[in-house]
Amino acid sequence: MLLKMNNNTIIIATGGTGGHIFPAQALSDKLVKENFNPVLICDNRANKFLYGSFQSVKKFQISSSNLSGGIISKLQGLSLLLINILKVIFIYLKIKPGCVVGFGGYPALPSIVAAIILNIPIIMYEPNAVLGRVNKWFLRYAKVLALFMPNTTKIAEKHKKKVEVVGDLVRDELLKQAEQERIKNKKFTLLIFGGSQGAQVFSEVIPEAVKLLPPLLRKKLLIIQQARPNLVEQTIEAYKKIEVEAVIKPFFENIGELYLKADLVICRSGASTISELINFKLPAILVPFPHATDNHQYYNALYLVENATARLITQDKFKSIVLAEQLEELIESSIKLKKLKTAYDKMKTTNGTQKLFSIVRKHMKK
Ligand SMILES: CC(=O)N[C@H]1[C@@H](OP(=O)(O)OP(=O)(O)OC[C@H]2O[C@@H](n3ccc(=O)[nH]c3=O)[C@H](O)[C@@H]2O)O[C@H](CO)[C@@H](O)[C@@H]1O
Repeated sequence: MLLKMNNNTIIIATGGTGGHIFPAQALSDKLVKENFNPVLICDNRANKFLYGSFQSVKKFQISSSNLSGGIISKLQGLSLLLINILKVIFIYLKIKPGCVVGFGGYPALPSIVAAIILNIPIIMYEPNAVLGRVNKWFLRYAKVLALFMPNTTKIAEKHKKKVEVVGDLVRDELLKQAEQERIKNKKFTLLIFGGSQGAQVFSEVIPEAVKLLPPLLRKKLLIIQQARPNLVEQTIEAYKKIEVEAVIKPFFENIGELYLKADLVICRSGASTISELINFKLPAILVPFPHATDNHQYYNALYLVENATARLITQDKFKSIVLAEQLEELIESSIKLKKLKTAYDKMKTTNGTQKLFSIVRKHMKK
């Protein structure tokens, strides 16, 4: 079917975690600056992560359909998917977008299928080191597959000509903060977070590891830690008991400022986290989320580990005694810490947002 397009309107279709929303926001902010009209299609989990232009652009929220589980749940997922595709077709017929940019995740699926049906150009962005399922299934219909990491796997040979490595998509406000002077602190600042959703294992293991450090070292520490909402009180108590200064919250809205304060980060290895560590040149201990699809967080982590800017502890080995050893070594040896930091100098940061914007402009329906 051929629609007369409104070439200023660009659909941004994405999943609902911070890791999906934040790179999409980077593109949306750029589109607004360039007088384009981004329209967001996501699910309602995204509400917690809507900043910058996403607070004001037009949004359509669809309930996420999951095709996993038993036969009944698959059938329910499939009917919801069909309803969502029809909803999105209706939206496209109304607003006539010039292009659809998919950032992966199941909530992006109806937007991609509707674009195929209405013959609207599709651009895909893949932030992870392993191509995500939705991007993989529909890659044949995309004009371009834009990548963060150059060695992303699971891309079929026949589609490799569609690949353009654009690099990381980091929100503008964070990029500006990354240029600023570090915020000096007398204490060694350990920033801990587990992606946009938090990580239970961090509340279980890290206070125990800090307890194993020599008392003099513990006194030198300031911990800034994200904890799952149900674990905030317990985590505060755990640090109180060992008299370590700690700030614990379920989510930090000022992550850029915290990056400027941090000497060392302990975190998961979601794609946005990786891209931000590169821009802030922050030494890190990475603990990949072991249940991420195709273990992509492990491969994301390797991107830094192979560049010697971070250390990796897989979750099965993430025990207090192992972590305590690593912490003691990195806190006491400023040389080892500095080595991790300076290794970032070899890693190029790219203006991925500008590059993706140029791709969108080139391929949208005129
Ligand atoms: C569990 C899971 O499957 N997570 C996936 C999810 O990302 P998920 O949202 O878990 O993780 P990411 O690391 O990509 O993004 C986290 C974002 O949240 C921000 N932040 C975090 C904590 C906080 O207190 N404040 C704050 O602002 C970080 O700065 C970062 O921008 O999508 C990513 C992109 O496809 C994937 O790489 C991840 O594997």
